[in-house]
Amino acid sequence: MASIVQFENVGLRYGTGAETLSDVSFTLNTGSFYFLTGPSGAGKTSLLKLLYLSQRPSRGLIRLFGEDAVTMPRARLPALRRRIGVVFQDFRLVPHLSAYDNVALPLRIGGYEEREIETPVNEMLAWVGLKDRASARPATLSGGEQQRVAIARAVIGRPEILVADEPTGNVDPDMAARLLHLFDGLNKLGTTIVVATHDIHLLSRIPHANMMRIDRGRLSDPTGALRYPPRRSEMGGSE
Ligand SMILES: Nc1ncnc2c1ncn2[C@@H]1O[C@H](COP(=O)(O)OP(=O)(O)OP(=O)(O)O)[C@@H](O)[C@H]1O
Repeated sequence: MASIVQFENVGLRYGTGAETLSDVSFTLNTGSFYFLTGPSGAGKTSLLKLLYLSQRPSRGLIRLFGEDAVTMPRARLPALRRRIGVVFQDFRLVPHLSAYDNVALPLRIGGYEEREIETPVNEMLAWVGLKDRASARPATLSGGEQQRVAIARAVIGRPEILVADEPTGNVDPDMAARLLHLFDGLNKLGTTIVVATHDIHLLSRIPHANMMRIDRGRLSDPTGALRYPPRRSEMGGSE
């Protein structure tokens, strides 16, 4: 199976303190589903930030879509970022836009015509249970409703990679199951999914998911699924 993301001996240090991430090495296979777990403060969000290119590592190699994301000129980063859907832990909805317009944003940026946008946006809002809240601004939505808008916005453009940071932290168990089902559907269409979560109940809902666990900035690899470098058989050769 081809790899879509490779980290090799990645370290991240904020300022002059100790490293927040150390010697992080893993490979994500195209089209696979990954859960990232670990205690609060372990470095999950930091690792995801490196993955969606909002943070550069202090050391190590990161390859994304086959390209070296560390030495790449900054001007190239936005094009790469557009291939990644992100559900931020703090949602980051555009405050002056309605739920509908927040969800439509990636399609508008992608150059789609309004007539091509309306049906998928309405369908996506209905899927996350917000059909009746399409015209509401984020400030008038509950935390769980904002989270669902953020998820709809992240998945609407069918990104190649979906990165979600605690995407079910503000919703009830039924909605969490529904949202995970949405991620699973997207995964079946080929999107590589990475979900950071504290919620161990989510893990059993995607039996084919790979587990990544991070503790005090170091990745442990309980399943052996994240070897770096990948086996030759995973790169199309034989062992
Ligand atoms: N911008 C920053 N500047 C300095 N330190 C930071 C910054 N962002 C995160 N940290 C520190 O890095 C460590 C890891 O934080 P991170 O948010 O990645 O953990 P996490 O596993 O996502 O935690 P949680 O589950 O609570 O969201 C923490 O000690 C945090 O204080």
